[in-house]
Amino acid sequence: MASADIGLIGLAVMGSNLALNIAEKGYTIAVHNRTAAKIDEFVAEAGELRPRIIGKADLKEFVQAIKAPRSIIIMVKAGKPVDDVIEELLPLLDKGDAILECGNSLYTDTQRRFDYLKPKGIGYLGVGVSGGEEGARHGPSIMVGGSKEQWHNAEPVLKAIAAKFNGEPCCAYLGEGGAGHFVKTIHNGIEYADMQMIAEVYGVMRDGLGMNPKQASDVFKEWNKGPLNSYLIEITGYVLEAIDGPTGKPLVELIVDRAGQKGTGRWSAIVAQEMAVPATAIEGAVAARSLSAAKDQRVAAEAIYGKRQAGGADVSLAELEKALLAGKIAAYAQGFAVLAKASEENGWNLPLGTIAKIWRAGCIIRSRFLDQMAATYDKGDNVNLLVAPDFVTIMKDAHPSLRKVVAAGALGEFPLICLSSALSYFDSYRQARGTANLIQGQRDFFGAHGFEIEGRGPGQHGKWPSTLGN
Ligand SMILES: NC(=O)C1=CN([C@@H]2O[C@H](COP(=O)(O)OP(=O)(O)OC[C@H]3O[C@@H](n4cnc5c(N)ncnc54)[C@H](OP(=O)(O)O)[C@@H]3O)[C@@H](O)[C@H]2O)C=CC1
Ligand SMILES: O=C(CO)[C@H](O)[C@H](O)COP(=O)(O)O
Repeated sequence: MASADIGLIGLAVMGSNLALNIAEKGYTIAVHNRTAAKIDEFVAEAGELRPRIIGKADLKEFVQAIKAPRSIIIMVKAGKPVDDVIEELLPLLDKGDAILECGNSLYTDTQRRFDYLKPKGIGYLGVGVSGGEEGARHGPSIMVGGSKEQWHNAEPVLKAIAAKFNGEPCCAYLGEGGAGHFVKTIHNGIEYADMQMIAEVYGVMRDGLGMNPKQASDVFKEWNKGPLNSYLIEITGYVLEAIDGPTGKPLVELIVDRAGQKGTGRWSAIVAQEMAVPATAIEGAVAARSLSAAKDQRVAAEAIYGKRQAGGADVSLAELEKALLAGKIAAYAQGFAVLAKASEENGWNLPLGTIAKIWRAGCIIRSRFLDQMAATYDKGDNVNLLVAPDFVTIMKDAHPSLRKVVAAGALGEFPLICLSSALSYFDSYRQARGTANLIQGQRDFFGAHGFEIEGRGPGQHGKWPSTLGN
């Protein structure tokens, strides 16, 4: 007898918390996991939500427990496991049922799965979920793409479990096929840039201003009351003040400086490059994580070039705050520019204002200025944020500080890969006449690629010397 409103496969961190969130909102949910022992454990620990959770170790019984047309969430490791689960489910589903794949999948995989299932009459929704464990349990940001018809079946549940901003659910249908997972990928690309810039500012505090973690924590906590107010600034304050139990030392000083990465940041940088959209802050953040992982090489190189002297950064905390604000705005501008271009190329018609709105709560990049970004796009200003009036005002005030911090980094030997690339992006973007005229001359010299001259049009060539002096 089918009694569950929805099903969920994959009871790891995200799946188990989403299942509890769904049950808490009054829906009955059937759950399944490859390793069956986890199902019993999960149901046993569900407390008062237990009556609304149906654990099924047998996949056929799991499917039969869900009311038709079925909505089944898959929350397993991204990649092949998703394809494996789809293949196992397929013979058990009926036309009109829908799979909601909620992991961090590559959007082209989502598109491929959507195209594969459509002729079989099975709906496929690629759903980006952000907010980590806490978000999944109490309200994530939910970015939906794929089969519109089946979205309407799942909409009440997804909107019920999503985070709310001023009462509005942070959940929206964004477009066909892989649109939802694409938006989640770019969300993560922005997340990488945001985190890297915060880490760079922490580096200036630690190595250039001689601040200890507690002092840095106090500054981030203070900044969280102003224009930088955001989840990432808030958690940075907590991470910096944490103390390691066994040693009594600041935990952050004991954590090895190698950052992990699971792929979404890299995918953002790759797709930006593929579409010829400059996303230097995101690219810089990915490169910084890769450099962080090359610990042995860094140790060897420091032995060759010498350790930089501590202190000596000629910047104030107020300048650091503004520099971070300017850098972040440039990074978000890049992320939204990638979304705008992808929307055009894939015919998704991505609603940028709605995307900014559903990122205002629940997700990792939630921040005060996303509300302003939402208002900008809602006005129909589909422009680069750097030229949107609200952000012009902020950038005019903040870019001199970014400049000063980047200069201090260059002179003081603090690596600011992300902040400096954000500044160069800003400077390149606002420069009416750049230097690519020389590149065009060089290209024509060695490859007869031609160049354009105002008033004479494209296809011009220079009379270059045929032999060189050396
Ligand atoms: N952790 C986070 O903060 C966030 C994660 N995500 C994404 O959500 C998804 C789930 O993440 P998370 O909860 O961390 O779990 P993991 O990515 O660690 O995946 C573990 C789950 O996948 C299942 N699984 C792995 N391989 C297979 C397979 N071949 N067939 C069936 N099931 C399989 C595991 O089953 P078993 O128990 O049998 O091993 C387990 O339920 C991922 O795509 C992740 O990138 C998204 C946002 C935030
Ligand atoms: O999607 C997420 C947050 O939004 C996940 O936490 C993801 O794992 C973050 O990426 P990475 O592990 O590469 O830092």
